[in-house]
Amino acid sequence: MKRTRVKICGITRQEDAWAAIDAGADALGFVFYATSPRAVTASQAQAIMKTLPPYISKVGLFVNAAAAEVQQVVAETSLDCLQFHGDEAADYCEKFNLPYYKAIRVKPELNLIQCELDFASASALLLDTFSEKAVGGTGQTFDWTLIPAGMQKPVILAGGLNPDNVTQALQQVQPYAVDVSGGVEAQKGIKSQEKITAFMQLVMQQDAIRNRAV
Ligand SMILES: O=C(O)c1ccccc1N[C@@H]1O[C@H](COP(=O)(O)O)[C@@H](O)[C@H]1O
Repeated sequence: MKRTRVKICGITRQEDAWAAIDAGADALGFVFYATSPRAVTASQAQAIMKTLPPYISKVGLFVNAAAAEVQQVVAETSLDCLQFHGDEAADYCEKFNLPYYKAIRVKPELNLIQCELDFASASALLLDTFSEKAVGGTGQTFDWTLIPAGMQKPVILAGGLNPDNVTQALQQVQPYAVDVSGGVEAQKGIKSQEKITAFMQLVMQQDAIRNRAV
């Protein structure tokens, strides 16, 4: 029985965290990147994290942060995992004694098999949309045919997912997990309970169809 894991990213409010958990999400993402409209401080994030039940993974998202900043956030929160969304190298990502996902912003000339080798220590590769304008949270999908068959690491599919396209994404890519932020928002930084629920139901529906077929 296969199940697609779901991370709801860009959590800024306790009620949004709980909407995600109640709908069945596996992981919550907290953005520690000051210029993002979803940015939280360590103390804001920890105030939410300490209310969460067990078995929900708390992921901290960083973009080209100083190592000392990451260390401070790790010390002040109960993060389970780190997501590096900038140009970080593997030896930097490995410094923090926590599992990490490396976000790769996909463009045609990129060799994703080489990325797996470059980030051999990563728990997963998170594939997001490349944009000249923003490092993430673009709300735009990328060409999923650029993902090669036979990737060895778990693939977390991100970039512009929403209730209108997640079914097609799952059918086409069959990723280990999906990661969504803007596609389940009512406005930037504020999640929509209805969109989260719709997104989760579609993922579960697709899993049920896939499991019936095998
Ligand atoms: O959400 C942000 O503002 C953000 C800023 C900088 C780097 C990453 C960011 N978000 C992450 O980008 C992907 C895709 O987001 P979306 O679903 O397209 O809105 C996801 O991992 C976000 O958490």
